[in-house]
Amino acid sequence: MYIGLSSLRIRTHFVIPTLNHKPKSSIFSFLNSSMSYNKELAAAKKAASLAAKLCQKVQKSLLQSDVQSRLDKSPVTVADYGSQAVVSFVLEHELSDEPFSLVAEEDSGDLRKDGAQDTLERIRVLVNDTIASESTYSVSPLSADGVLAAIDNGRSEGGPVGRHWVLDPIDAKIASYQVCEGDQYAIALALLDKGRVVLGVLACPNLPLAPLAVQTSAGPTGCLFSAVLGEGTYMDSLDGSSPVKVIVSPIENPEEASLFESYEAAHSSHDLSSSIAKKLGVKAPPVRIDSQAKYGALSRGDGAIYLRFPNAGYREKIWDHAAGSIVVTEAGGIVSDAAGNPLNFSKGNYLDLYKGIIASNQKLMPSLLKAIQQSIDEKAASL
Ligand SMILES: Nc1ncnc2c1ncn2[C@@H]1O[C@H](COP(=O)(O)O)[C@@H](OP(=O)(O)O)[C@H]1O
Ligand SMILES: [Mg+2]
Repeated sequence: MYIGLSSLRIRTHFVIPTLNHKPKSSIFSFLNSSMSYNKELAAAKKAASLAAKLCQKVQKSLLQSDVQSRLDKSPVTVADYGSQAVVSFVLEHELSDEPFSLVAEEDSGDLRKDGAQDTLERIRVLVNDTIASESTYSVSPLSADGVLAAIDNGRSEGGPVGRHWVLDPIDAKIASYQVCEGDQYAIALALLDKGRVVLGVLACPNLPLAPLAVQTSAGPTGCLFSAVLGEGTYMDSLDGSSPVKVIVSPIENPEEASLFESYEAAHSSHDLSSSIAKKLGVKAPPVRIDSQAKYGALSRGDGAIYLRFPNAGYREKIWDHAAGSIVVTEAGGIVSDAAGNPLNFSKGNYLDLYKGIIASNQKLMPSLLKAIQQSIDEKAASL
């Protein structure tokens, strides 16, 4: 659900009134906490947008290439590394007066091996072209070592102390043949401060700007979701339109809900979510799309429920959920594990969870949790 621009104007042109007396502490601390991430938010949006530009360039060339080139998966790999290098470069450059710690999915190990020189050179050119396309940067092009170093900035362990950026340079993958239903990917960037996600940005190049339910195939795509703790969630177009505030679906009747789940059945049990949907009386078929674009779509009310139940033993990584979770919670939703426990991003690279990750609005959550536990119990009893 999109909200008019009036609230946005309040946000962007906000002026703190001259105060002759001490303000109520809750208001004052809110202003302090939200304003302290303005610089980081601008840097994160710039980083994710530029990385998305790099990914779109790779996707465009893949979709236009001959069949033989399409079978070659290396451009997709180039985009993953390139995206991470660009985000790392932009954050370090824009926030040069802050200590820099980045927890990210890729590392340069394979690129340093014999035979990887050509791939590294392609990444270097792609990264430099992308950085040069941003007119505010007048820096010398990165060397191959500079690119490797930018990628390896992402080796931080994160944790409960200090600030750490958390990056999935490409969540899911760029389509290499044609963009089909469900083919979504995201550049997902979040900031942890003392173990808590305080800011998140999700760039979703293939996600329609219009709600999924009304989108026609010809509609424009490319969404940039951003959220700061206490400030709400906004959606811009990746082409640079004005941001609009978004909120999660307000529906209270689960029968009217539609739910998001992974396109890949190997990533989340479609059987379990089908059992849950049946108990809730959900009528619509599940919407199956890749990546954290699901969180973005949920934050603007395209659907009302997100379900993710990986196989037992799979450990979820923080970069797969940090940005998406704040995008949803700042839009008024709840994100938790399958028992309703909040997600804890302060324990290094992994999340400790009961069964999986779920999200919905506040009204639907109690019946959702009940349906989940019943379905889990039934499944266990049938084994
Ligand atoms: N067996 C598995 N179970 C659950 N998630 C998995 C998985 N194997 C990979 N994934 C994760 O699922 C993410 C994609 O999410 P989704 O299913 O929502 O599209 C992948 O992100 P990457 O593509 O960044 O590695 C990966 O981290
Ligand atoms: Mg991922």
